[in-house]
Amino acid sequence: MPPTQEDCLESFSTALESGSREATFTCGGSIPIVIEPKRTQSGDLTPRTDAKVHGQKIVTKPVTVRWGLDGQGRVLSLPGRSTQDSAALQDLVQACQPATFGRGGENVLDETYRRAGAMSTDAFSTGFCPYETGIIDVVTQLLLPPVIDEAWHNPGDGPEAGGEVVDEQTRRIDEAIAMKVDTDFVLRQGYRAIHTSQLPSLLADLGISAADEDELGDLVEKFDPLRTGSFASNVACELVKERMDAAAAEQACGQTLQLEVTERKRTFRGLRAELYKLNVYSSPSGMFKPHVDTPRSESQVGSLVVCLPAPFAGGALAVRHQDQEVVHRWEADSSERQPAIQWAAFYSDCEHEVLQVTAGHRITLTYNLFLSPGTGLLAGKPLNLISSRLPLVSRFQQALANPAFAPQGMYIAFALTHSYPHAHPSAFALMPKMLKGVDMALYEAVYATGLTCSLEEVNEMDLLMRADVLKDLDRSFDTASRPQGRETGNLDASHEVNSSLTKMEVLSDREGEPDEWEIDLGTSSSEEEDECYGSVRDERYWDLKERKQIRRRVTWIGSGRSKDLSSIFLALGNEAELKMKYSSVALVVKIPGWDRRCLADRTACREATDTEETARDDHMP
Ligand SMILES: O=C(O)CCC(=O)C(=O)O
Ligand SMILES: [Fe+2]
Repeated sequence: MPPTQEDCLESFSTALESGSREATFTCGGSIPIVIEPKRTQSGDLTPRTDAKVHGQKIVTKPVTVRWGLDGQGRVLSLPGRSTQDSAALQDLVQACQPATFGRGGENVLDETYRRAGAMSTDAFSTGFCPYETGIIDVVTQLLLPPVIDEAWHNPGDGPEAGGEVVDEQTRRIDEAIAMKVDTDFVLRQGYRAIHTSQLPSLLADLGISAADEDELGDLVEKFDPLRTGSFASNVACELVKERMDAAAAEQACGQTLQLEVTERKRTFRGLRAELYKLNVYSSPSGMFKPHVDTPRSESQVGSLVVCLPAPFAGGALAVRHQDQEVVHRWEADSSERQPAIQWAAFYSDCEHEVLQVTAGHRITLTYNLFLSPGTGLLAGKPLNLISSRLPLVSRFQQALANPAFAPQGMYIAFALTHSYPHAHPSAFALMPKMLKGVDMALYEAVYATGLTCSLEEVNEMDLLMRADVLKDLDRSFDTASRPQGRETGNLDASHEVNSSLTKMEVLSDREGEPDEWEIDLGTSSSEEEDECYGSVRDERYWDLKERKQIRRRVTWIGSGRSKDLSSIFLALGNEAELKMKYSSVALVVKIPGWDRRCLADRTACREATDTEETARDDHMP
């Protein structure tokens, strides 16, 4: 029996939940400090960061912070090595102002919520640079991976396509890898891996034509982004498969590298880091209770915190998204042999908290991270996303080919898991480029399936959205005569996705509204309405009525997932900012009726009807 409509919807929801668990919402790292960096004869530091670019083993020099008025300039070098350094650190702490935060649209000082010192960028400068140390490259790749668009119905993709052949292939590759695995390495590292130098002979063992040097270099870079020189066996297997595909393509058309084709379809997104504050959280009570960072502009994606090498204890940074938590622990004492700069980045709509500092001073630089046009130079190969391989795409395709799924058509609203900054009064111009983590994966899947969709601001409390959303979706569906595959695509905001976030409603939406907000307009008869409203039945009334009707016509998936955070969004930020707010957003998708789907894809229709016939035959007595 083909799956029912409920089964299909359930499968979308399951795929999203697991995608959400896997999606990165925070990342972090550590950069060792070389206390005595190399100098030229004239005394300059060179190379400044001693970056071994190919090994990606970036180390850095001690960090300087300069502050003070004209004629009273001070400088602190960290890690501190002398009593003067300790005195300078105390002076820096003294020079900070008590840190405020945003509550209900105002900057407040409340040391029961945030106890820290702060210094603004106009009062200090630092020799630390997150670009120089490679942090921005890593954060970009992890939080804004490049995205690839591929044609719809890519043969060979999806669970149905040659599943057994693929499994057999994987088994064969795994066996060949197992023969190469170095047992000593397994014992040391605790997982099976092979070394880069073994790749050519591994390919030869499998009878796959050798890659030329450039291609092999590309593959190594793509599958070993941190240039560790070794590949866990599952990663090696993916690498081999990629070369296998390229070899097959070369053979089929007598041309070179399929990789080059893929290269052209990759869409890069970039990040720009803007230094925001220097903060000091000091023992015994420095802390910052749970909050989300106030978006500074529509293009703010995340926040970066860099922890300078001063000794302290406690002060872990806990970052949360939905029901997951990652804790960045940076406590360090001055006796550590290799001091380091530790850092963490996270999407700024994720709730986070600085736990109590129990000893010393925790000194941090905070940066706001904004979306910027990608350069294409950040090789960007490790985490690229091939839309047609997203689990959701095959679920959508299966559902669309199933006559029992939405026979008359339907609208599905997926509640996005992240929130997005949104300025009044401009539209949400940066959608869909701003989408984060699993939300981007969902959007990509809808896009790759060729469905018409719209990104809409929704009121999380009552799931109301713009009154014209369905009309607009129908209109763009008709003009685009979809669903159909698309040969190429990019994430340009100008493509068919509507993004209609226009009006800002920051206040809890019902405050001060007339009574009709409370009445379920959908159940009242028109006489009752006349009686109740008479002359107050104005434009707003009709708009509300329409919005409620739309709510009933849309099937929700995943609504309320971030509800627990909404109070924090409205109440607490790291700064009051009246022009910006986070919005809850839904991706509303139009599922065309079965007839339209048949028109768009006769083959799928025929196949599915055949299956249905067979199923019916099976049930005949
Ligand atoms: O210092 C940290 O780890 C985070 C600080 C923070 O959340 C903020 O300044 O908004
Ligand atoms: Fe924060």
